[in-house]
Amino acid sequence: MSLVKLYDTTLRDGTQSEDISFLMEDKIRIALKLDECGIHYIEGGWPGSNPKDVAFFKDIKKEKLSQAKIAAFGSTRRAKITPDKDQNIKTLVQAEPDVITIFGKTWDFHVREALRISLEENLELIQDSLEYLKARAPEVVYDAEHFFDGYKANPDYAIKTLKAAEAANVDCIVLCDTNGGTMPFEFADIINNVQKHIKTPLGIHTHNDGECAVANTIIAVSRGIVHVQGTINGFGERCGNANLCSIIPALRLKMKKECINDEQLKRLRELSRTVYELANLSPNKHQAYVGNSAFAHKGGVHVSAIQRHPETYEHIRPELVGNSTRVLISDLSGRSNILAKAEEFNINLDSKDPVTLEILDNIKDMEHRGYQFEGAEASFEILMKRALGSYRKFFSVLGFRVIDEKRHEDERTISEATIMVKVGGKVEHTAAEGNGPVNALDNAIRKALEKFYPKLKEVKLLDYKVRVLPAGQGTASAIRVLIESGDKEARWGTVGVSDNIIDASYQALIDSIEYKLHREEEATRK
Ligand SMILES: CC(=O)SCCNC(=O)CCNC(=O)[C@H](O)C(C)(C)COP(=O)(O)OP(=O)(O)OC[C@H]1O[C@@H](n2cnc3c(N)ncnc32)[C@H](O)[C@@H]1OP(=O)(O)O
Ligand SMILES: CC(=O)C(=O)O
Repeated sequence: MSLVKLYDTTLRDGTQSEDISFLMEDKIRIALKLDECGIHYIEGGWPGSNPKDVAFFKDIKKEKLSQAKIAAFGSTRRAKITPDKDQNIKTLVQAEPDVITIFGKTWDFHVREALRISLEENLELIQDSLEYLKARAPEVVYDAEHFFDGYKANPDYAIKTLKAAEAANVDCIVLCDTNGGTMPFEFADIINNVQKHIKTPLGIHTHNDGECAVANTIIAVSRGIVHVQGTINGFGERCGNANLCSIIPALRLKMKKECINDEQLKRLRELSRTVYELANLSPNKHQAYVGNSAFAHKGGVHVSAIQRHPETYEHIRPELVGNSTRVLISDLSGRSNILAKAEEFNINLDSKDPVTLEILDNIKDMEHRGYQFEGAEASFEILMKRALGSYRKFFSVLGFRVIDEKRHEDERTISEATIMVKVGGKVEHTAAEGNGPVNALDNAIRKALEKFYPKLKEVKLLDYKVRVLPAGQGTASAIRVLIESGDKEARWGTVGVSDNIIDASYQALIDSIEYKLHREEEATRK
């Protein structure tokens, strides 16, 4: 197996993405996680840019990394000065990283328009900046910015810029598709031509503006590139960088390249989610390999086949990247989906049992009326238990009332709910206020039931989504409410549908409470 070195730039190019900014502490946590996962190089930032990045290079030295090298990023020197007088270059050296990476201009158009210097002067500043750094840093990487666009516009000049870097004896020359518009069919020929002129190890850095960053990186590796730059979850300037969460499994599992080991690969999903969490972003469900939906099967035909052999609809075993197979319930389900879910919920159900078809028909009918069980598996489990007669009724709601009152135009609206529940032979009548009618109802239900079932105190309402469904023929619009609840151990989703938002919310709230009580009862039985 030949080795491909992974160079992560989440902490530098990743932070050039709109909406992403990490605290210094987050940057350290991400660096440690990348190191644990076997990433060879971690580009921590641009010390010449801001004090946070200067602090990162200071603080990361206090941490014990198992194997990763820390790289600091910057640019070639400014025109008309020598490297020792260039502030950016000086801060790079002062940061004392394991590796210094600088970018320089390859595209004649950029040299003329962005730097506004002569083509010859650009070659000088590439070479003398790199020579200066090479004498002062253990390892130096050169990022040839806009290499592919530059090569297409003026191949001779583009190669001359690489030769200037090679003359400085750099450790790696990275071909960058900075504007992210190069197509996969252009990649192989360009790389083959570069290899005729350049003997220094080559790397690749691609952007995703044409949605081809991962594909282009894979092609580059197939042409012999040995250093791959990218970011976790593809974060990066504009449409992002090449996504290491897709590239790494492709290198390991499909191209049989050495990069990270099997145990580290199993932590890829965890790495992806940690980075989302610290970026304060919701994970992309549909992300290849590591997303929640990456191995989620919805169509009945698919579920039937994966139960016979997972490879029928899965391109890799999800466990290899720390993910898992999921089966979804919807109106596209067949009996196989119902049976798979029954197994997941530890419910005995036979495919020949008429109740299986009954549940399936019920689901299809309810989805037609606006229910959605994909995000409401707890409601589905309750529905299944009801159909099988294993459902225990812990309480009955004898009635409730919700009042919204505004006593004065300058005062906020007050919401109050009263509820009457019956548990065993006892009737409880309770009132509660809330931020709005649904919250008041939720508070009143729990207040009434917590006396009988103290464990309900653990339940928190985590998410509440309302969707207005289009009106049917001659009917008012229906409202679908999806609720996500959770306790210390789990999160679960429930659904309610009605033409009345309070009633739809009530159904979802009751399912959530019943689900918790069933779970607690099962836990005590074990
Ligand atoms: C392809 C990439 O992703 S490269 C990385 C891009 N990332 C960033 O820009 C984030 C960090 N950047 C910063 O904090 C700031 O831009 C700084 C500190 C680097 C520079 O700030 P300023 O000195 O105020 O310059 P400003 O950002 O307005 O313009 C960029 C300057 O860099 C120069 N420059 C751009 N590329 C290079 C290069 N390869 N070599 C030398 N100088 C360069 C530009 O000519 C311009 O200088 P000028 O205004 O003197 O002509
Ligand atoms: C160096 C870099 O980030 C780029 O060319 O996109």
